[in-house]
Amino acid sequence: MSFKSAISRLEKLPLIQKQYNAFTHLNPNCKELLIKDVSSSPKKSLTNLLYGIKDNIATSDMPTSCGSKVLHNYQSPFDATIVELLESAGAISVGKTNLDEFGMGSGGLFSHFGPTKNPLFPFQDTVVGGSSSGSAAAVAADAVDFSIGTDTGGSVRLPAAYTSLFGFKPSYGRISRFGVIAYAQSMDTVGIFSKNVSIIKSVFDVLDKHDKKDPTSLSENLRGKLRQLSSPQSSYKIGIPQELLQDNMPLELQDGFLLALEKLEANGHEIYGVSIPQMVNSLPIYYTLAPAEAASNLARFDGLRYGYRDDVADSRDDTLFAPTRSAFGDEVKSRIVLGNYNLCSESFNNHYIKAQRLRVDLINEFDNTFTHPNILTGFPGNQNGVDFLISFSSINLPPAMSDYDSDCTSNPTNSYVNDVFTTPMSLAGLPAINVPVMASNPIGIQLVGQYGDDSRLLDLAAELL
Ligand SMILES: NC(=O)C[C@H](N)C(=O)O
Repeated sequence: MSFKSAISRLEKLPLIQKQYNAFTHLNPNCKELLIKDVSSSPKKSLTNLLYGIKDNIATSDMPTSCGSKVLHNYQSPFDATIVELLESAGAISVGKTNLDEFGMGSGGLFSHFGPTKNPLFPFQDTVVGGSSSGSAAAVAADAVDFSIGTDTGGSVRLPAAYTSLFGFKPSYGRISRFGVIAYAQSMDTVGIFSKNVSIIKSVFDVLDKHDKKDPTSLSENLRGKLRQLSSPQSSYKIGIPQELLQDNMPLELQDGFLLALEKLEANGHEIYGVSIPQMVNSLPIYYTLAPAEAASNLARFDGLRYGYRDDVADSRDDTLFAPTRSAFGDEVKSRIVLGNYNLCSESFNNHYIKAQRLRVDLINEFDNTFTHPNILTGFPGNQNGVDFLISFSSINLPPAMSDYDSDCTSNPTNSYVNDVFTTPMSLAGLPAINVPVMASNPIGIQLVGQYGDDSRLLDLAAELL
């Protein structure tokens, strides 16, 4: 990307914002920053690259709202570690990207700043996918070269599938989350969107660092062990989990899946059927654990230290939420109620503990499916296993906003079903990427790597272009 085209893109930003509502805040200083950066020497690895960053990541130069009325004017006093890393590599942030409130949603419709629209369908109001809705839209509309999102249960991969982008969720622990506002921190992962997988690789190179400010960041020692495991090969064994093969998939998605398999075989890889039985329970496990973690995390937005403060006397009749907390949107409120229910003593064993046990079973089954040892669980690896997995990324093509809206209003859990292909990898902390297999058509295929095998996963994804 040249300096000149970066400048001309900046000029188009207000129009793009008006069309798609991809941003919650635009950076008023990005032109000056670009000029300053281009004149600095030596050139840095991300010089001239423009990016957007999801508005649940702390920035000291712009507000951090989490797409919520509760934090709509919150100004962080510090930058997230990843913001510092991107800045020191020369990338220029054009703004904070829109999202489903606190990352809760799959459509990009649940934001205090209004819904984000899908740039692939400029003349119809079409769902862009969530929760990193604005991050996907900003790249799809060519406003930026890459964007940063977060993926807890599919929030990078699903919007990437709906907008025909690469959307990469690295292994849990590789990218620092210091300054990322927690939703469900046993799964929250920073992810990267781009049209170009080599840009994702360069950005990942910059962000893939140990951070002593994040207790879940992988140590240098473990990173070293991972490097030893991941030597590139010309031929891989790739498994199709039978539990993720669904009947009645749209024909376009079936065609895309077959095309991906053909390309992989033509490149010398071998395709196998595999079985990971606990995958069928991933959605209920995820939607038991994620709300429970969210209910604890969101307790801090009490209007005292953080959060919206309603100084008007309590005139509302809201028996579940105090005035300050009634500013949360409906989806967030329902997850807080659900999460607290799962954590209360009467249901703790039946729900929360049971889901944790099933999660361990799922991780063990993944371990047993893969060839590599898992440095986190200590599993030695299975010689007869596979190196990667492949599945669909989404159950459908991006729906019209009106259909999605009425579907979710009639039954809010309908939107949860959209995460059926993405939550298993989130529960196991595995690296996964949406690959757009048909240029400019929203047909996405998910490739999944073994724990820590991020670099080889990105190389394999590049083969599917
Ligand atoms: N945050 C995510 O990864 C999205 C997921 N649909 C959720 O609402 O939890």
